[in-house]
Amino acid sequence: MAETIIGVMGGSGIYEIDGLENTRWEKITSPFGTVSDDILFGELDGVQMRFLPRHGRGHRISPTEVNYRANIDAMKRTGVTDIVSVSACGSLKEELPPGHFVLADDYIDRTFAREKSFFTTGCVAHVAFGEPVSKRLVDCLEDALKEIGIDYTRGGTYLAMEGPQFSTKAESNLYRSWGCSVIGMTNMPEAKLAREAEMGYATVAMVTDYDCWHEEHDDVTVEQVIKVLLENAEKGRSLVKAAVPKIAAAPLPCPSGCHNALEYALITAPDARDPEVVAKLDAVAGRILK
Ligand SMILES: CSC[C@H]1O[C@H](OP(=O)(O)O)[C@H](O)[C@@H]1O
Ligand SMILES: Nc1ncnc2[nH]cnc12
Repeated sequence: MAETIIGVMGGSGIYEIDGLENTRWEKITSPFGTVSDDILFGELDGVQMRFLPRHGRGHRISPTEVNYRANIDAMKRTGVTDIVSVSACGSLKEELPPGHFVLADDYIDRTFAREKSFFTTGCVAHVAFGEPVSKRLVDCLEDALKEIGIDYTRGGTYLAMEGPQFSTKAESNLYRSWGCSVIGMTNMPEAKLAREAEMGYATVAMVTDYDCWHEEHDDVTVEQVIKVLLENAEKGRSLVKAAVPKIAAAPLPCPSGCHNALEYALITAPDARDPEVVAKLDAVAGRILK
């Protein structure tokens, strides 16, 4: 496998990464449409890094309108092998207070207005997704969290909702009854698309609020999310800095099957494939479509 290149997908309140060296913002074009922003190239302790603010700098793009396919395809085109998503989330459990970090290990996808696959009619594939988060990335992120002393929980389900409105109380309580830990609007279909593109993916959920279910806390507002995020910005930055050398040194391939997800996934017979659909997959599936 090629060298590890780490992509950070920055969520709400995270529109750049500091400490990167040899930086440049570069426009990447994707056959899947408009990428949220230019991608920041750089190095951290000699490790190649890429950074993409998923809502664009200035938070221009709503979670429903982010072009997740273009973003993941663009990251792949820049050589990214593994993506760390740093996201603001609501808490669905008493024991996960604002300021706490959660390393999610599963997702429930309740989004419904987004393109969710690179593989469409003309080139169909079904990747395995029973272990949706990269264990290799989470091991490194957990080591880094311990090293720098951030309160965190390993494991928990991230409920992805469509938004952009926050949940109703009935929805919030429904997701709690399903045992979900955190709620956000973006990590699906991002995680699905990263798996299709054979990249590792992990979610660092930074808890910013108790959504709207908690009787002793006010319902979530953007003001509250941003206030907690600003208070946590330093923690997020330290985490990335501490995790990067660990990820670069971690053995490959990822045991969760991220880096060879397409090996047995393509089902469309070679002579039934649509050349136009296949052409767009040059980055995502170039390894197996060569
Ligand atoms: C600003 S509150 C709602 C917004 O925040 C989260 O964004 P991200 O996942 O990109 O950090 C949430 O998913 C919503 O998009
Ligand atoms: N309560 C919440 N619901 C959905 N997305 C969020 N992002 C931050 N807090 C959130």
